[in-house]
Amino acid sequence: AGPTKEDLLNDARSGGDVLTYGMGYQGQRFSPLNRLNADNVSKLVPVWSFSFGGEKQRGQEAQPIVHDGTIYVTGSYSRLYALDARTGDKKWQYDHRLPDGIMPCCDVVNRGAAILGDKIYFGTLDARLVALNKDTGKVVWSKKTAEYKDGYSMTAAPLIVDGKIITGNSGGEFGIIGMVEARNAETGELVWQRPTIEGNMGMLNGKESTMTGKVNASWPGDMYKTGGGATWLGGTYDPDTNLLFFGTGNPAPWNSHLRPGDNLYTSSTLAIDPATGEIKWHYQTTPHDGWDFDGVNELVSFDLKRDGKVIKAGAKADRNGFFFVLDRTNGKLLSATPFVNKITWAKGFDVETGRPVYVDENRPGNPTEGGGSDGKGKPVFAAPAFLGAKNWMPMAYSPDTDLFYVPANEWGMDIWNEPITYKKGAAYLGAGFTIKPINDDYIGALRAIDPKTGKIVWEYRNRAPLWGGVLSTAGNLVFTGTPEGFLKAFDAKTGKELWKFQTGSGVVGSPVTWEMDGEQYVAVVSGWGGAVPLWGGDVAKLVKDINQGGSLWVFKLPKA
Ligand SMILES: O=C(O)c1cc(C(=O)O)c2c(n1)C(=O)C(=O)c1cc(C(=O)O)[nH]c1-2
Ligand SMILES: [Ca+2]
Repeated sequence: AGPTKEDLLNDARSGGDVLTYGMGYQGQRFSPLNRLNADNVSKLVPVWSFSFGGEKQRGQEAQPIVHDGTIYVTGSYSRLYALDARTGDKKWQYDHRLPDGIMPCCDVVNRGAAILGDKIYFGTLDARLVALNKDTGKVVWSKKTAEYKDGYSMTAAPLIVDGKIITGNSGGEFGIIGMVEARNAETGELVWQRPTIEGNMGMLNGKESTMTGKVNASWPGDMYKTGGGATWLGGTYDPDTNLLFFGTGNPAPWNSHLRPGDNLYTSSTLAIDPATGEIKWHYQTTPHDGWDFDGVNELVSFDLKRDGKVIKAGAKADRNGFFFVLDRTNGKLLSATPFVNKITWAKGFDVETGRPVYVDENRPGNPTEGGGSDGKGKPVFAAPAFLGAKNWMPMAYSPDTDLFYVPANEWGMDIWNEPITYKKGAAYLGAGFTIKPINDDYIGALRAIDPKTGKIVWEYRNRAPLWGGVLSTAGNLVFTGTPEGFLKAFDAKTGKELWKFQTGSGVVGSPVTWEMDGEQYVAVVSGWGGAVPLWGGDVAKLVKDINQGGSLWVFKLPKA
């Protein structure tokens, strides 16, 4: 027997396993364990390491799942490994057979698996959702969720709530339609579909969707038919409000002059009823996005203690450079504060209306008005860069320190618009860009943010951009990885670096911790890749010498 629905609900509090992406439904990535702590972490040593093998291994963004002495971890190229957590011995390996024409925009990546009962699940780069028997690795069911030839893929870890497996999709750079889907976890049968683009609420890809909804009030003409808004990072769940929170990606194409309007529900957070797929509220972080600021970043539920009250809040460190705190019962904006030093596109947010105060002249120009070379629009320097003040890599929250730990990057870009028309299965951007560092000495910055004030309490600066997830623990520790190859531990209160270990390739995975046989373990995947080496412009040159690959590292304290 495997984990039950109740075990999943209890994941944030149970130290003996890691059953959900986010180390708990709310996505806090906080472990209650403190056997390993700020006083003894300097003695942490590796126990074993496991190679993912294969020539296509790179971009290891997975978070491991740990259950009953077994680690389930996904490899970038749609693979899933089951390993003995004590020894590293391989129990089984599933290699999904991928067709030649897969179309991930930003490297071959996979962020992790989901578990319930006797099955382990993951999404694949050809947009399938696969359920395997957790003990044998044999396929129980495998469902096509969308047509990979049209630009659809799947990179996020699935979320399982009340027996339904809930997934997002990828493909915003190819003019797909963003979607959240719920399936019966036992059989794989579709329960509901929630398109994210107004105008598609009744139909999807020519077929009747199970949803009805608004017409396209916020899109011109039929631009909504190829509007993007991919839910490519998956979602979190808050049992207190019984809401799913899914971020939605950039509108397609990037050239915003082709689609006047707010372009709902792109670059937003959606609160969704897990039973029906109904949107309960939405909050758009970048209305009429013209920079690929996307909006998929995770909403992490937490108790905001302010003015003697406890508010059911949610926080989102958005790619657009602002740290948002929302009332998670209704989506109302409580605060939006910058968490990077340079933001050019908006002066700030109006807390009453919830809308940004744009700096109009910093939006890249309309090609029909000229200003650039060869029919291009006027170029601008914009910050953050499109790879974001924070990209996919998840932050952590500690209820002990009441701080968020945000992996941020300081960079900008030259960006200009170009004419574009939609072609099925082709890139649909209508923009060109070059990313540039802003500072000479660092791009990455792990920042501890006080959600009451938005103030940065401490920061750790890193030469290369940070691209890995964060873990916080009751041992007053914060862990994250670096492209330079290190897994590092910091004092959660002060930011003092307490420990590091060189893993042999860049760390862009999300660390986890659990207890087994009375000892506390830490695990992280290593294997450089993701969007930075592909799209990083001048920054990609800085990191071009890092070797790729894929391996899982497991650590613990030596026996006393
Ligand atoms: O709009 C989309 O569908 C989509 C998907 C993905 C993805 O699935 O990895 C990324 C992005 N956009 C994106 O804009 C981006 O910067 C990005 C970085 C990464 C990565 O794994 O390093 N994926 C993605
Ligand atoms: Ca995107």
